[in-house]
Amino acid sequence: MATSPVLSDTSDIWPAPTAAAPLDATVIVPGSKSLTNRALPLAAIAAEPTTIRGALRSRDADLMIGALRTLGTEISSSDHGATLEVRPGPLRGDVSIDCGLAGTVMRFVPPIAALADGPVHLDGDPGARVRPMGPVLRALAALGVPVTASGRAPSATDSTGRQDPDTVPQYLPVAVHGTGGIRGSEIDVDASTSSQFISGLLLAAPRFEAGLTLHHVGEVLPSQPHIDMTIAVLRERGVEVDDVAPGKWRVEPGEISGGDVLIEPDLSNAAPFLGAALAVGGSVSVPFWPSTTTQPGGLLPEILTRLGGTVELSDGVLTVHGTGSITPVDLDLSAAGELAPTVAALAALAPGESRLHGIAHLRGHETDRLAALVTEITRLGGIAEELEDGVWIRGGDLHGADVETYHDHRMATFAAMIGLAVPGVGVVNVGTTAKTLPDLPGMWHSMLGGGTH
Ligand SMILES: O=C(O)C1=C[C@@H](OP(=O)(O)O)[C@@H](O)[C@H](O)C1
Ligand SMILES: C=C(OP(=O)(O)O)C(=O)O
Repeated sequence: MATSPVLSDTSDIWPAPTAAAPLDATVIVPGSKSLTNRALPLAAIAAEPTTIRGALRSRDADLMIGALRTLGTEISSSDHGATLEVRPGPLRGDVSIDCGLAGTVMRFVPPIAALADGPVHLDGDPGARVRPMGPVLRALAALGVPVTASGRAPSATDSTGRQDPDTVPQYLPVAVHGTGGIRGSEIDVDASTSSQFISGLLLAAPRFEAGLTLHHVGEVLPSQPHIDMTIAVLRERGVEVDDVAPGKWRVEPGEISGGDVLIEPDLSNAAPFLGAALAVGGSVSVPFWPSTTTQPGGLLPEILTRLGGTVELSDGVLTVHGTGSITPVDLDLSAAGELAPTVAALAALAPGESRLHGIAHLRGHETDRLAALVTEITRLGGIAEELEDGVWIRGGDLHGADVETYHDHRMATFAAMIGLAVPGVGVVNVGTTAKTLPDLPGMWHSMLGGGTH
């Protein structure tokens, strides 16, 4: 859906600090959004209580907690919010859920809500109302759970009792009309615009009476690591998942176990800090780096090396060294679209041409990120063009400007990174970073002051 971007209040500008010297910092990064927002819904439909440690507490995580509480899950927190005790309860309908701008809430909660007895209304920020939802909603309708535009009652069904797919809404706000259970079956889903459609359905599938067989039918499938993450967390909770055939998954019905879950640090949120070492030189370290991970940030050592950094992992601490000189890149980021704004900031600072591709689906992120990157790089004095599936950037020679962030946390960190090397960069609505990081400005200043935040 081509729409105008949702703009911010331009009177709210954070002057991005410029680095006066090479960096020498250690940054402790809060828990992973993607792992926290998978652990929570799985715990809500588990057979027993779960304790989640190291959880992220940010807007997206709090929206997930709010959604699950509304559906009847008891969630208490301690340790400044980082430890969550989740007690599953019967899923109740006749409720309304705020998804904010969180893709994980918009796409993971409807399949859980479909297990409730009664309609669940879902809506979100203005920017959420243009993010693609059709594939996951059509899948629910095909599974026998009608989905309507909010405020409408379910109507015509076909001879099999299923809703006509053409009547299923494509965007929020919607109502999911569960009747207390799903039989489950075999369905096709086009996940070319977001892997989250697959993840959301797989997460709820152990609770479908017959489980679920899912085929991806689109031409491209972005964010494979996030699908692998979904399979990994399901298996960790005792669910049987078959992912042997590419683009096809089978989840067996069964109980989801509870117990203890430890969340890894958010490696995508580590990216702007690690990238800062390349932007201005020096070193940045992130402790508690997992030795193996399904997070797309696991690709950062390779990506930052391609961009001219030196990366070492020692005793669980990842350190990136930079010289302040960045190498332009040609990168397929289809597996790690989340990292694209960080890589684009470095490409905009690199003298020469870079091409980031495999990321057409970024048009459906918090904002149309391809358009946003081109507009903001141009505003900063660089040259950028939108490609069919990415962006082309000729970097170097930027000047200061107030950067619009379109309610997109990663556009805000993109601007902050440029500001490290280019004086006079203002970040409009830096508060939008609270989507996944509670205190980006504090962490950023602390990185520049050296030491540990
Ligand atoms: O499953 C997840 O936790 C995510 C999947 C990806 O979505 P897309 O496949 O829509 O890019 C990623 O960009 C998003 O930030 C988080
Ligand atoms: C695309 C992102 O988020 P969401 O989970 O809202 O899709 C992101 O964090 O880069």
